[in-house]
Order: sequence, then structure tokens, then C-alpha cells
Amino acid sequence: MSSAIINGKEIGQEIRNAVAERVTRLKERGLTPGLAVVLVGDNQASATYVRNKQKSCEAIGMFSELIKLPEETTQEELLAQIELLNQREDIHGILVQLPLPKHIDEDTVIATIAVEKDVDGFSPVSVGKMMLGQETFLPCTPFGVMKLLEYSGIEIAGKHAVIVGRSHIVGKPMGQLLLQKDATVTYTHSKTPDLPSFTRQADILIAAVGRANFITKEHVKEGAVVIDVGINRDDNNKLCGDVNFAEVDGIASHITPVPGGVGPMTITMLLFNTVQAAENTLVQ
Ligand SMILES: Nc1nc2c(c(=O)[nH]1)N[C@@H](CN(C=O)c1ccc(C(=O)N[C@@H](CCC(=O)O)C(=O)O)cc1)CN2
Repeated sequence: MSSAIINGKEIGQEIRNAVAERVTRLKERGLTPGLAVVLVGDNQASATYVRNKQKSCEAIGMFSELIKLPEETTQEELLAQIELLNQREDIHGILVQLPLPKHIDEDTVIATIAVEKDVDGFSPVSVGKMMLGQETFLPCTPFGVMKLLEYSGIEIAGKHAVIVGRSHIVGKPMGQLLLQKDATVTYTHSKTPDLPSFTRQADILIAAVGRANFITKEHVKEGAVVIDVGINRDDNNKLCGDVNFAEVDGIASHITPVPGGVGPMTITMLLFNTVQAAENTLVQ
């Protein structure tokens, strides 16, 4: 029997509808949520993601502004742009599309975004608050995965979650969010010996390695929930995840496809966080 598909497009749309209603209510009060998207350089994938983010904002009545800067922009010029956006009252959320060109230090740039506008949830203050379980903006991809699990009725408490990958924007926060819902969490990574011996223990397996079709049937326990965060191109340049879907289908109880699984949730949760940022300005 095939695994149940966790459909990120459908779940994402349901959440976007609810976010759109919140936008309408804010506009009735004279406030249009505004997102500034900063894109530096000519990375084609980044340009596509940024376009999709702007389209998604427009679709629910939010304002978005693209700040497109050339590849040779200096770090100081970029920081100056962010300082300007920090001051603007019509901008409630700021995101700097990653990756940045090599000559710019991502950590310094992200730390410059005002925490109340850090809708990507990447700044050190946001990350610290998340670690402490305090209210803050959660990073969009792990936040989206938590929503996929919630909307699919998947129990987390008491389950063993194994994370493959330890990036700042997915792997690390993913484990924290699952821990806060009382999962037992194991982090694995490129230096983990005998990876399948860990992943086969997972009730919930999160693949965030960035390697096409890396997770195969030998990594997955019968009945596990498999969440594929990867976005890769295979040898035929076809979009694929970190999980070999064809092999794992039928072993997992639930699985996310690529495309159409975690990806659409990343932008959905960005919209969610930006509307929250706008609402926060009303209650201060
Ligand atoms: N500042 C940020 N930079 C980056 C982030 C981020 O969250 N904030 N994440 C990724 C890229 N990303 C958003 O920026 C992103 C990646 C993928 C998708 C998505 O919807 N994927 C689709 C397939 C799209 C396709 O056809 O190529 C899917 O999986 O169904 C959305 C957003 C790195 N940078």
C-alpha cells in the first residue's frame, strides 16, 4: 500500500486563506501589512523564490517591495539598506534572500534586521527566544513542517524524531520545535557513522541534507512519518527532494512529496509571520 501523502499545497492554501482574512481585518483598520524582500546578485533560484514570495503577498492583499541590489553591492551598502527598512513604518517584515554573495557576511546582515521585523526568524535574538520557548518569529521552513504535522493529525509527543542535517535555517531549529512538542530528538549529520542505524529508529524522520534522493529504503522504519525538506535537481535536472520517494513510498506511513510538500509551506509561514508582525504594531 502507498504511503499517505502530506499535501503542502493544500494545507498551505488553507493557512493562506486564514492569513488573508487577517489581512482584510487589518486593512479595515487602515493598516496594510508590508514585506520588504532584499535580493542581492543574480542567483536564478533566489530570483524565482523572491518572485513567488511577492506574488503570494499580492494574492492575499499584502504590500511587498523588492530591493534588488547588484552582485557587487558591498556589505556596508547592504547594511545601510536594512537600516532604512528598519525605520520604515509601512514595512512590517524584512527578509534578505539567502544565499548572499560570498563577500558578504550573512550573520552580520541578518543580525542587523530589527527583531520585530525579522519574519524569517533567523536573527540571533529570534533564535535565542525560540530556544527558550519564548514568543518570537519562527523560521518559516521548520514552522511549516510543524504545521504539516499538526494538520495531518500526527502525534509528536513521545515520538522519536531523527533530523538528518544541522543547518541554522532548517535542521537545528527543526529539532528544537519538535523537542518543544515533547519529541525525543536525535540530530545526525555528515559525520554521523552508520547513519541508517539512527534513521531506522525514527518515528518522524526529517531529511534536510541537500542531496538528491539521499534517503533510501534502508534508512526508513516501517510506518515512519517522512518529511522531505530537500530541494535538489537530479541527473535529468528534474526537481527532487532528499528522499528517494519511489523507494520509501509504501514503507513510510506518511510522506511529503517534492515539489508540493514542505516548499509551499515556507512561503505560507512567511506570510503568516508578516501579518503577525503588522498586528504586533497595533497592540504595542
Ligand atoms: N531568506 C531566506 N532565504 C532562503 C529561505 C528562506 O526561508 N528565507 N529558504 C530557501 C528558499 N526558499 C525560500 O526562500 C524556498 C524554497 C522552495 C520553495 C518552494 O515552494 N518549492 C516548491 C518547488 C519550487 C520549484 O518549482 O522550484 C516545492 O517544493 O513545491 C519556496 C521557498 C533558501 N533561501
